Amino acid sequence: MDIRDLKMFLHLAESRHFGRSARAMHVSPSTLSRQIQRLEEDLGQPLFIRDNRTVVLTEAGEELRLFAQQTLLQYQQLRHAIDQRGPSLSGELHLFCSVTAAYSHLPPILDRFRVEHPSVEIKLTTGDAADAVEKTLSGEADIAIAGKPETLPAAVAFSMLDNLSVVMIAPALPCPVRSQVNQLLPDWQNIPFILPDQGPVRRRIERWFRHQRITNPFIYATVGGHEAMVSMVALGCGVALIPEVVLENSPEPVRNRVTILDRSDEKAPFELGVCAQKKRLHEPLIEAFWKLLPGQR
Ligand SMILES: CC(=O)[C@](C)(O)C(=O)O
Repeated sequence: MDIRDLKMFLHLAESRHFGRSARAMHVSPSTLSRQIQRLEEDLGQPLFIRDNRTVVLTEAGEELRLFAQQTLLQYQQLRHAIDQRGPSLSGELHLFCSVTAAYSHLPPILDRFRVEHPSVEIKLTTGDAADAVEKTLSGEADIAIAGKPETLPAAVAFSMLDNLSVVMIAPALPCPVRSQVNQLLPDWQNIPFILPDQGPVRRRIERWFRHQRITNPFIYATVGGHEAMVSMVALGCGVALIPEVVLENSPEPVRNRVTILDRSDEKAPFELGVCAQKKRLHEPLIEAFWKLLPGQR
């Protein structure tokens, strides 16, 4: 049984006249009659009592009439709702985020987007989280996941996803750095630090140095990407300030070699969010993505 069968049946149930309904539905009376017979076979009950002049609905016929009315109405409503949504979106959407964010925050957003816009091709690039805002400004990415910089460029829109805690990590296994930080009053001036080469976490560790009056920190290395900082701490190279989510999503063998020193101080949480150029927010693909963000619904 299909929608057209139901329409024919309903017309006949209302007109009670094979010839008239056949004409209205643009079929021959014999085709209409055959379709009705098929419905009757499907249901195992006669739907109409026919005599030469009149067509009368049976009880089963009355029930099918109600069903047909409701079903056709629902179908019309569905078509209307789909029409309202307009033509489906297609094309490419370029996303940028860190490996960590691709594990921790991107999946639920992307799942939602894919359900609503299955024809859009997602082009994902991963890299240093600190590059995220710049990637949207340069147009290399349409959308990026970023830690909110202290001053957000005026051209960038930012939709908050999460408040991340930032933690100081040190090697967990016995090593010189471990012994240094284990002292009652660690000599921070001489403990090697691994720093992000740029970005909001870099700003935070610099602020922490100032508060601790560490004027000339011992910088072991500056690296791009918070994930690489965790690996270096795990190898005993030094200590580092990182978003805790990066540690949580590091491979277990790495995580086991790292310990969190403390969570206090001015290592205030920082905001993780999605950014895009403000002037591009009305572009169909970007707008569709933006609308699905937790902060926008
Ligand atoms: C800023 C960001 O994307 C993360 C998840 O915090 C990170 O990778 O550091």
